[in-house]
Amino acid sequence: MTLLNITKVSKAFGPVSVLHGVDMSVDRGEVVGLVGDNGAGKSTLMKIVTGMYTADAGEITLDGQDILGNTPGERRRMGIEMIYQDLALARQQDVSANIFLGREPQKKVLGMNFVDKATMRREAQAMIDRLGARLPAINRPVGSFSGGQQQSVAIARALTFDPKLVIMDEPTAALAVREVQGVLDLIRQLKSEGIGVILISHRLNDVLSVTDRIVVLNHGRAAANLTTAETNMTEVVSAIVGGADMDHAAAHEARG
Ligand SMILES: Nc1ncnc2c1ncn2[C@@H]1O[C@H](COP(=O)(O)OP(=O)(O)OP(=O)(O)O)[C@@H](O)[C@H]1O
Repeated sequence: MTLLNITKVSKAFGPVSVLHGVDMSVDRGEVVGLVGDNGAGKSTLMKIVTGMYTADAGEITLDGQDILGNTPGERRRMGIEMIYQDLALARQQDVSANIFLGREPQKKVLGMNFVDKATMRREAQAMIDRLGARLPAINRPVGSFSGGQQQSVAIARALTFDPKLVIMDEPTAALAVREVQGVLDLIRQLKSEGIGVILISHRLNDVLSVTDRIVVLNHGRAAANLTTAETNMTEVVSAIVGGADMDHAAAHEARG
């Protein structure tokens, strides 16, 4: 069942046209890779989905409902979560503080409101367990965690908003090799819960291993929409570079 449907979305920044009538869809429980060269328009398209940017033309629906008139806050409440590459974590704070940042559960003691730390810790732990994420300690500052562990905290935080769609921007780019599999497993966990995932990534091996489908943007156009089980690295790379420049393709393959 279609969760997100993007139809003919266009966007220009002043005289610079960045997206030209892009179509893309995501089903419930589907992981879709969004790939393309630097400047192809991936982030811009996703920022239009979250409401950070306004589309010049086109339509976007979530569960069949038009969302282009909704604010970023409303879209978040409707179930769209984006995890940015910088993760936006408070490095000095522990796991539960990060998971509940800005919306800490309260309790009343002698008529006064206090942050309910016990509830925060319990619910944070439950979210980590639900994901199957491995963290050294829930009460340590997340700045002391590895990149993969920090990514787990950001995903756990997104889950507490009960998302229908999670958009992840380069979640594995900064990770040590042995940590990448852990993050890909978290993506599989989101999928198994019926959550739709859009994975923006330059790491094509990761994209090929975890997605169901791959949408390739090339100079602001959806150049390919590939079923992952039926494609391969060469086909994806050739769609990214437009099928012509195979030296460029080889360089990509080496990076992937
Ligand atoms: N706020 C903005 N104002 C003007 N131009 C912008 C703005 N945001 C993006 N662009 C331009 O739009 C084009 C697409 O950028 P975008 O960041 O969407 O590409 P991308 O595919 O996400 O690239 P990358 O892989 O490098 O992150 C680029 O030419 C970029 O310079």
